[in-house]
Amino acid sequence: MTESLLVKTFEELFAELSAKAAARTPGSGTVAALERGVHAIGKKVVEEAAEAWMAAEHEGRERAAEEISQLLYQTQVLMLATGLELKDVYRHL
Ligand SMILES: N=c1c2ncn([C@@H]3O[C@H](COP(=O)(O)OP(=O)(O)OP(=O)(O)O)[C@@H](O)[C@H]3O)c2ncn1[C@@H]1O[C@H](COP(=O)(O)O)[C@@H](O)[C@H]1O
Repeated sequence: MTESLLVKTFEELFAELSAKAAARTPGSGTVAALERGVHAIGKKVVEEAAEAWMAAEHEGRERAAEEISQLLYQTQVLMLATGLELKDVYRHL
């Protein structure tokens, strides 16, 4: 299988997380994070932002990509916790 068949886009990830949040899927880390609330999720966003910065400055492209993917994930969790959809954010881009 080629990498293009394995990758998940930003939109696909948001759809997956939205469905898990709506279904309260057991075992989902996203559902658990949403139960912890906006304050705890916000701290994860800041933590991942710092890790992305440090990786980009000191750890190379691959580590930076990994940390940035986690930042994007945590940002989507914050959107879900706030009741925001992609279009609400995209209109500001
Ligand atoms: N992309 C991610 C993703 N990135 C990071 N994380 C989680 O976010 C948390 C923070 O990551 P860290 O590296 O900081 O974790 P850690 O340092 O090992 O430990 P802690 O910070 O949690 O103490 C971890 O629990 C990671 O598992 C993610 N969890 C899920 N996804 C995607 O979301 C989908 C749904 O996940 P579930 O809701 O768990 O089914 C998955 O299929 C993935 O595609």
